[in-house]
Amino acid sequence: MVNWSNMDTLGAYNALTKVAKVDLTEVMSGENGAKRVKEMTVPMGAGLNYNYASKQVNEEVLDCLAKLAEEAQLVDKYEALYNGEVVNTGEKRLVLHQLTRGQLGNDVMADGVNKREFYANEQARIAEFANKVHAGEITNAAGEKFTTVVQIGIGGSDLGPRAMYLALENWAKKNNAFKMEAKFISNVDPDDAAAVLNSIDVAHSLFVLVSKSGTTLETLTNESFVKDALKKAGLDASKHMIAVTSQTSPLAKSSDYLAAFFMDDYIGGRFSSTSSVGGAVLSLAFGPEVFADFLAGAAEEDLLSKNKDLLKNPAMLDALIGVYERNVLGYPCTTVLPYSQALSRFPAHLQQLDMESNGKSVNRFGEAINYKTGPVIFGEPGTNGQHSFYQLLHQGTDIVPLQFIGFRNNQLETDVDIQGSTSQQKLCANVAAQIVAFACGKKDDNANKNFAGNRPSSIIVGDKLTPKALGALLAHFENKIMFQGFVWNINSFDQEGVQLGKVLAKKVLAHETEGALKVYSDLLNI
Ligand SMILES: O=P(O)(O)OC[C@H]1O[C@H](O)[C@H](O)[C@@H](O)[C@@H]1O
Repeated sequence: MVNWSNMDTLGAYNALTKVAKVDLTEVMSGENGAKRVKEMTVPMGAGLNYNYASKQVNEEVLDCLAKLAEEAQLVDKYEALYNGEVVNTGEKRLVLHQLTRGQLGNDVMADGVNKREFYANEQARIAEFANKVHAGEITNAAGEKFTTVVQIGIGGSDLGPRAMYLALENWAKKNNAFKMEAKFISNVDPDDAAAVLNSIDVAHSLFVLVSKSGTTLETLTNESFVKDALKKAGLDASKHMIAVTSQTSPLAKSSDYLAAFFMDDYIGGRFSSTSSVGGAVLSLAFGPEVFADFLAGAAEEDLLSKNKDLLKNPAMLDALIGVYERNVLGYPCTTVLPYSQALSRFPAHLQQLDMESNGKSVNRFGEAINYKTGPVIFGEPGTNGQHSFYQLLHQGTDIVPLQFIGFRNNQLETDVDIQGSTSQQKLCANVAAQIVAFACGKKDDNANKNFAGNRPSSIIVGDKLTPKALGALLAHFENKIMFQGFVWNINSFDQEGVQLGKVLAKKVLAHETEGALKVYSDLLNI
């Protein structure tokens, strides 16, 4: 049995608050700095590495973090989770997203079925469907092949799958795995759906309606928007649409769809990229084999997360360093900086994954807690971000820990040598330069040009962004966020904080408003 206690009751946490702080300007300079970069690295799944040399940690800090991992029973809690304990206490649900990509522990039986088999079976059904679409066995009414897939969904039913699609689009084109172009409609802003519809050939488009609950206002509105467009084009909407939903949702039994694929309430929206939610669009776009590789990468990372040795468990190490930065060093944010254009929407996905999971003020039993929880997460690909918000990161009054991601090779393998270096080398040179600039700073007599340094970062490095590497990268962050939730003793798997705004929006649309809400409604001409 695991023991769920608040972080501030743990002896190891209190010891951590007393350890002398590490000054990166000292430890990262000279030979010592070189030694740290060589040694402070942990293998992740799919050939990636997590390098934490430029974090404000030393043996003493790491020793305290290892004790904290043990006292907070982080790996035991992970085990309880994948073996089917009701870890989502708020909604009284199991948390099974890791089962969508492997078997980590015991068989989990719920709703009368073996859950691992249920997810695998849905994946197999999707693979069969995608193969038939690609082979021209499932076509439009005129017997012509579908060329485009359009996902309609929002939040977890959009951000992860969209970020993953963009991450692999160029890789697939280079590796003969590009089957269909994918587009995404999420916002209830009518210009979103209209712009996507204007950019495609609807007669050859297959729409994937994704909503776990089947009740999300934006998604159902956009479904109607698309159906209207199909009707206007003289097409039968039910021959152009599939659904991905839970078996208990209102969409599940509808005959409005060519096919329906399922996940369930044990897969949180933001953790659903490896379920049917990501599976349908990614299998249609790149083929089921590519999606299977992506799952294999995630499964490798999930296995590493079982390791009780902190220095062999990259997600747990990353999580605990993050807790140290948030609660002991007092840093309010974390920025994610992929030096890879393919990961342009990855920070947006992590915003939901992290902030919707760990933006909580009560513990898993609903009691107020006295310490900070999830940081604000934001990010942009490098080097673009360097020309945007890095000024504040280098010289602003807040210290923002940085999560770099970099690859030695680009996906398309097209490059050009200009003034003695390729574009890829220039990209990578900038990551290396930024890490050292942030850590070591630079003294200058002109205060305006002085860089204080001591700004922590870590880097995840890989050879190339492949489907497997992407799966490992995604699972790393999912597991990091899970471990942080365990340390903070919060429920990372519900999201009650998004409800109030939805309720008030309904009142506005029903014209049941008063006070400030009424005046704002008038201001916006509703
Ligand atoms: O998949 P759906 O049920 O349509 O939910 C879509 C999204 O909406 C909700 O408001 C939640 O904040 C998200 O966690 C969820 O992913």
